[in-house]
Amino acid sequence: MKLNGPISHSYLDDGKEEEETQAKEVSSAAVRVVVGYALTSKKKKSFLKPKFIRLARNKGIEFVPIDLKRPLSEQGPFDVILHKLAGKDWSQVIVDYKRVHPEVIVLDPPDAIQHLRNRQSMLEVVADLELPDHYGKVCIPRQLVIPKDPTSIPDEVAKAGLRVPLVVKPLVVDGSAKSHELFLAYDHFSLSELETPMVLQEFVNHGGVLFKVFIVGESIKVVRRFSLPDVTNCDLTKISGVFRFPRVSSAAASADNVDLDPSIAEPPPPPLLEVLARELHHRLGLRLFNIDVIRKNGTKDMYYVIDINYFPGYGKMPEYEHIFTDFLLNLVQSEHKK
Ligand SMILES: Nc1ncnc2c1ncn2[C@@H]1O[C@H](COP(=O)(O)OP(=O)(O)OP(=O)(O)O)[C@@H](O)[C@H]1O
Ligand SMILES: O=P(O)(O)O[C@H]1[C@H](O)[C@@H](O)[C@H](OP(=O)(O)O)[C@@H](OP(=O)(O)O)[C@H]1O
Ligand SMILES: [Mg+2]
Ligand SMILES: [Mg+2]
Repeated sequence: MKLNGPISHSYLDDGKEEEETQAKEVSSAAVRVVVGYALTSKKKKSFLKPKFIRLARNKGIEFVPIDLKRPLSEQGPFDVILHKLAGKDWSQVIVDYKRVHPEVIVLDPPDAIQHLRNRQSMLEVVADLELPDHYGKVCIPRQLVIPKDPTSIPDEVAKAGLRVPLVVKPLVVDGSAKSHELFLAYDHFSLSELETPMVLQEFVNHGGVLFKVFIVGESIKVVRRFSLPDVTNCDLTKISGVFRFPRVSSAAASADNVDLDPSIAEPPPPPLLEVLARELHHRLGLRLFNIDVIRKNGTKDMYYVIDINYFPGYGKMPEYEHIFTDFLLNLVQSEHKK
């Protein structure tokens, strides 16, 4: 796996690349790859942008919506099925289709995606990795799952020795807005008001900057985003309670072109990201995901993985149009060779 260029400069479309894409357009190539997709309307809007569709068509890739009201067996044939829908029924539809059409490439297998639907199991995979530490150490924040009874939280937190502040995250990630409703807790006591099942995760100071590492098959791209600011000891003496916080790192503002302290802004070394991405790709059996990585403030090379997302917001990844279309072409070509 290879990191695709240095940290990206900006994912904000300045229109220049659009002109280039149009200038290169000669005529649509014959369709070589049919991609059937099952995506939420939000995902469709953010990912299947007109510029992307146009470039894909020029390369011989056609995107066809899957009609969820009709049997999948009556649709297609598809070379690739691209999907991000939750639910057992949908997973079964894919499994059944794959049984009849073993040649279809499913991005990605429902069983593999399942791992990322639970914030505990998603990070356990990282904790189990035994990566060489020449380029830095990769760990996960200490965390505790509260499956049901929130009244037991103060005791359990004390028993587990977790230190405040704590990030409170819903255990299950199902694509709903609710599963991204996060809180920062400055003490244990108000936690009992929150909804279970939840994960309590130690907050790691990281200078307010996060690295989003996007994986598309063999390609890796890293972007810098703003994150939550550090919490000082002084804050801890003054503040108490639980506060909901917005989706800071998925906001539109990129931290790529901003002047920041280099010890905070410097992305993790490419070899570290390459080995991390490769290992997670193998262990998870996924080709489309991203990894949220932070560097513990005050250290040179202590990295924490705090989140992994299936089929993330590629629409915000620079050059995703080219990277994704090349990925699809290579994928189908290597499948044909097999
Ligand atoms: N343990 C942690 N230490 C420090 N900051 C954290 C931690 N966990 C989460 N954060 C901050 O909260 C943000 C949201 O957390 P997380 O990425 O787990 O949520 P999410 O809802 O899954 O987000 P995404 O939109 O990336 O799927 C992170 O991007 C980061 O800014
Ligand atoms: O681009 P990052 O910062 O990784 O955040 C993504 C989330 O991780 C994904 O869960 C979102 O996709 P879904 O709304 O399909 O779950 C995804 O939504 P999008 O594809 O509509 O942008 C993003 O919000
Ligand atoms: Mg995240
Ligand atoms: Mg996430």
